[in-house]
Order: sequence, then C-alpha cells, then structure tokens
Amino acid sequence: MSSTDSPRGPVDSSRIPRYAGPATFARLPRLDEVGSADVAVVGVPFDSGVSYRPGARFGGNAIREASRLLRPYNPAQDASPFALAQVADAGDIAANPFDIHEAVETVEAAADDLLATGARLMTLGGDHTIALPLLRSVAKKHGPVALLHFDAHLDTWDTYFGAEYTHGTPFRRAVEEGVLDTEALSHVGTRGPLYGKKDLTDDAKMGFGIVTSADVMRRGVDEIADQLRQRIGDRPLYISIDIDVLDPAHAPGTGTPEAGGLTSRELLEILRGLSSCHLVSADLVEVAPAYDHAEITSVAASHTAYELTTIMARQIAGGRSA
Ligand SMILES: N=C(N)NCCCC(=O)O
Ligand SMILES: [Zn+2]
Ligand SMILES: [Zn+2]
Repeated sequence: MSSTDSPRGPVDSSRIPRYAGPATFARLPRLDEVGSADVAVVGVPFDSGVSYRPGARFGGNAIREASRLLRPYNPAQDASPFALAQVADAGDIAANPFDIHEAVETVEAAADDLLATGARLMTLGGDHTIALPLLRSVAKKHGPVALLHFDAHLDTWDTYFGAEYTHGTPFRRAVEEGVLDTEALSHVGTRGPLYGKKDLTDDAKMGFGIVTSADVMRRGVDEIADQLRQRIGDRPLYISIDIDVLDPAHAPGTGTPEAGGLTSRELLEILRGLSSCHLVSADLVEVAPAYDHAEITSVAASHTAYELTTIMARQIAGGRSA
C-alpha cells in the first residue's frame, strides 16, 4: 500500500452475503489485488510432520471459511484493524508433502520474500513443523526474537523416529540455531502427560518458562498477561499458537488433543492483554478440520488470528516499524 492510499478492506457483508464467493481470510483482498500489504495472511498447507492424526494441511482453508463472519470493528481492542493497515490474503505456500527438508526450505524462502516487502506475517498452518522456518526468517530480519508459544505441548523434543524436523521439535531446533532470544521464551497452556521429567528439565535448560493451563485457571488471564508482558519487554516478539492449547471442548479439530486446556475466551483475553507488545509476526497451527464439529475449532482459530492481526495493525498505525 502506498502511503497515500487508504487500505482496501473486506468485502462489505451488508451488500454481498458473507457466504458468497471464494474465501479469503476475513473476506479481505488477495495480496495480488493490492500489490503489497502491511500484514500478509498466508497459508501453509503442510502436515507431513505430525506424530498422530494428520489433516492440518486443510487448516488454513477451514480458518478462511470460518472467518467469513468476522466484522471490521474489534471492540475488545477498540480498533478497526483492516482500516488501520493493509491486511491481505497472500494465498498458500506450496510446500512439498513428500520431503520435509525441502518443505522447510520452501516455507523459509517464501517467508523471506514476504517479509522483504515490509509485511508482517499471520501464518495459518499446517502443523507445528512450520514454526521453525518462519522463526528463521523472522530472525534474519530482527535478530533473535522473544517467543510466546501457546500449546498443550512443549514442542522442544529432540527427534521422532530419528527425524529432526517434526511438529514436536521446532522450538528445540530454533534454540539450537540461535533464532530465539533465550531471555524471553514462554510456553503457555502446557499440560498433559510427558515422556519423562527430563522433558521439563531439558526445556528449562533451553530457557523456557512455563505457564500451565492450570496456572491460567488459578491466577487468571490479567495476571498471566502482565507476567508475560514483563518477560517480553520491548523485544521483537513472535507468537506461535497451536490450537490444541484450547481444551478439546473448544477445539476438537486438531491432531494431538489433550484434556484440561484453555477456553477460547481465556486465549483471546490473554492475547488482548499483549496488545502493547512489539509483535513482528505470528502463526496459528494444527487446525485439522476433519475432526472438527460445527466449525468450533476453525471459528476459534479465526477469532484468534483476528486478535493477532488487530495487534499488528494497531502497531503499524502507531508507527511501529515492521
Ligand atoms: N501438536 C504438536 N505440535 N505437537 C505434539 C507432539 C506430541 C507427541 O506426539 O508426543
Ligand atoms: Zn500441541
Ligand atoms: Zn505444537
């Protein structure tokens, strides 16, 4: 978007029924219709890194479908994100489903290209493997970034079946590669059985702090958001959200569900509490629509991506650099 143009927003659902036409995120224009964007919503239909149920390759398009009902004004953040910044749907990155190493390279290169245009990324997965190339790309631009990782799982395991790139291992690789600022790493919503206590000690050695889903329930969303904000400070922040951070009642459509998770209300409120953080890009992964019911999961995901997009748009409008 050139500085003189105002952003092109979503299709007006009071004139064209919201269920008409092909789905883009929030009925926004495609990136090729607007030339460039401040926030690029991009899909990565890739799920060859999963350890249990497959199907997250269909997540991005399910979120786009569910996002038809989003409206332009976000009262929770008192902002009209699509008027504050040009947000556009950049389509999908074509990652090779039969070669994980090649797919990881493809995602990194495509993210590099989008970031080089000055856009921030709101990536719709895909499985959690894709966080690694996205973090590599973001770190090339910003240096090591703070990470807020919302997930039932740690995803700092070493390998599965000898494979280093899987959906359970991206954040260990990211720490090893130096793309994360190890002073500001937090998991939020962690719960469920582990392979052993060593999973936790290894994770702590990498620098991660853990806010369990029980912590969120006991201490409440405001206190948790305050604590996270303090840890992040002014650092460039990347937020990675695995939809399985939500309880299976709120997100049945995912590959490795664990009981006892966050409500969608808790997740959305914690994110709103982070609106002053310097959010440089974000991903939302592990939506697997084949296990969903009545779009429960993809509706929650669409609202989650909307809050993240709103945070980025407000900062862009406030003059904060990408
Ligand atoms: N859903 C993600 N990203 N990871 C789960 C890996 C859990 C496991 O297979 O042990
Ligand atoms: Zn997970
Ligand atoms: Zn995960």
